[in-house]
Amino acid sequence: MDTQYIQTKQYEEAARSLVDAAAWCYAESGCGNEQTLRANIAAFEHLYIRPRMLVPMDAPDLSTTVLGTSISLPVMAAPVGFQQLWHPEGERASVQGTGQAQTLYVASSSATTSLEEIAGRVCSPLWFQLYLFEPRSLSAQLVQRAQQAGYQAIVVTVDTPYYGRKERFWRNQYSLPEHIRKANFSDDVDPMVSSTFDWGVFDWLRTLTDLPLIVKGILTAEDTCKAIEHGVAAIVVSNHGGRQLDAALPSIVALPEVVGAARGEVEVYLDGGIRTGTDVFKALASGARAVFIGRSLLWGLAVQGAEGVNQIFAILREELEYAMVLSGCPDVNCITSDLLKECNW
Ligand SMILES: Cc1cc2nc3c(=O)[nH]c(=O)nc-3n(C[C@H](O)[C@H](O)[C@H](O)COP(=O)(O)O)c2cc1C
Ligand SMILES: CCCCC(=O)C(=O)O
Repeated sequence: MDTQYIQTKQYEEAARSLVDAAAWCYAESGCGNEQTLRANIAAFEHLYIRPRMLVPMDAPDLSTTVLGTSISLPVMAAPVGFQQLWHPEGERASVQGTGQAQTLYVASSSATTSLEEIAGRVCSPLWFQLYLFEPRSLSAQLVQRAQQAGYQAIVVTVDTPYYGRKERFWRNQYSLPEHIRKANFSDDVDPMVSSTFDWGVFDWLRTLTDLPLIVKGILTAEDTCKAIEHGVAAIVVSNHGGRQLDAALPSIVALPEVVGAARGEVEVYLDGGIRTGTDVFKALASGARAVFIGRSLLWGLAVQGAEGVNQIFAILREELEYAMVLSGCPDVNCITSDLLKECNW
């Protein structure tokens, strides 16, 4: 398809008609009554930009670094499982499109392509997302394989002691097709997430790898302090796209508290509800160093494979560039909290 869309939501509309109903419902669903799913997006609507005029610049500089790695814009690919549901090329296409956009890809533990194959395709920096499985040896093996394959950090998802109740998906009595399988595991292994871990898991992981450990799924100042005590390199403020605890805080609402508690000691990123370049702007103004996209990446993948993923990043890049020029920000470091105002109406 050569159609070029100019907003991510146009990709959403196009993807809806292309993707199998079960896969669509699985991706779009939140958990429970989907309060958090809706609020992740709605909360951005309460934030407005206080733009500054007559700040001279050429084209603004959108590039930044995450843990020292350069990315061409402050938007990265979130870990998303089962990507062959949206495109036959699955993760192979999404990592390629992310590389074309010159940004970073996080490979999911639950990918339909093995972590080694993803790494073999890569033209972008790569992090590996780890679920905390029982038996622990399953997680340990993944960490060692990821290090061996050249991944640059481990993103530990801590908001999933159980998989969330995706009730919309369940109510529709959908199930995922048989051929969709977790390629990091052999067919006779069905890895289960575990609710028995405590913060000591980071000390254990540290004995397995020298790679930076990033914690994904933090929403409070208290857990920010715990994470820093246990030596994490960075924090992802996330409620898993509204798919774990329903009624959990919207990510953009939780972000300032985490940034405050982190006191500049570790980098803080955000995911959840990013659909436009102004959403990225608002997250950066609230203290995030960069953001991740989950569902919007899948829409690009479903519509145009690797090129669609590249296009999603291109749309966000252009929208962010406009927001920066129109608010007087020559580079991403200029996007500060004084440029934001909350209006609760
Ligand atoms: C279909 C789907 C699968 C996901 N799989 C994973 C996963 O394997 N590991 C993980 O840590 N997060 C997973 N997530 C959560 C994303 O990493 C991210 O937190 C979320 O999608 C961000 O919200 P957004 O979709 O509004 O951008 C998944 C999300 C979706 C929609
Ligand atoms: C069993 C894989 C779970 C993927 C996931 O994290 C999600 O669906 O939100």
